Amino acid sequence: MTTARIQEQETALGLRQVSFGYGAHPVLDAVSFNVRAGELLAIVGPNGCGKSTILKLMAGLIRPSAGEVLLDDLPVASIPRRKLARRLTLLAQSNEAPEAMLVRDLVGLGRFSHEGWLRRDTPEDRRHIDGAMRRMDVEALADRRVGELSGGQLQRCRMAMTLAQDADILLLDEPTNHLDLKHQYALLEVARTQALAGRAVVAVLHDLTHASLHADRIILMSEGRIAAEGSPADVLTVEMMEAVYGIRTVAMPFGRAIVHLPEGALR
Ligand SMILES: Nc1ncnc2c1ncn2[C@@H]1O[C@H](COP(=O)(O)OP(=O)(O)OP(=O)(O)O)[C@@H](O)[C@H]1O
Repeated sequence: MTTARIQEQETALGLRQVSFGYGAHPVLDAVSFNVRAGELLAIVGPNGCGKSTILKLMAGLIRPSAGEVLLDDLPVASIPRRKLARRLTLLAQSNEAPEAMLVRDLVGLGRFSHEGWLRRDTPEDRRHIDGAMRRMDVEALADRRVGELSGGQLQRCRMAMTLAQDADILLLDEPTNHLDLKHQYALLEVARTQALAGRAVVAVLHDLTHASLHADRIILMSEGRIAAEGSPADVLTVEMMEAVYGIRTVAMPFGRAIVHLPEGALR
């Protein structure tokens, strides 16, 4: 995939008035937004406000009970899985990889949508797999088994699998989970680079400092609705922290970063 190709397509994945509930339990209420090629959009908000549910809807894994999730004007859930996998990839929170699988094979799963039934590992596949492993610093783990990895090592391998897919749109659910400081920033830099290369990146993040540093735009969710949307400076205000998280904070800007500390933490 080239940047030119993405920009020509002006990738647009969007929710239009989407509502969703698990059984009788309503989770999302008339949520609308778009993500565009070339931007990193962060979705933040308290536990249980519906962030992961939004990513599952965007990935076509679940269908809205009202409204539509559209990829280039088509309902995403109606697009055949293999075709959809060339357009978007989801790094989910949970890991379903078999414990006995080798890391290299796990990363290679990202190439599934590009393979015909009767071929494996073309030079193009190998280029993407090797590049993804290099970017996530997991080359040395290639021959280890999934079940032998630490939480952070596994998360980096799963992100490598996501990158190997070479999709236009990356949906990342708490991608920095389990990662140490160095690898948190390295992963977010990779996500940023993906956006700069013309991909659309949506990341659910809990760390608001990360969101302020890396996101072009932030959606702040509260109880299944969008409470605020805009630039980090517009969204991550003291007033919003109190209204949405129920915590009074002091905000400290450091360059692009906005750090919120609980009021009283500096006493
Ligand atoms: N499979 C499911 N069946 C029933 N309820 C679910 C299911 N998955 C999530 N929920 C509920 O839907 C709501 C939203 O969940 P979701 O995982 O989208 O929240 P979230 O904002 O990603 O939370 P967190 O920050 O804790 O990861 C929660 O109340 C949760 O308990």
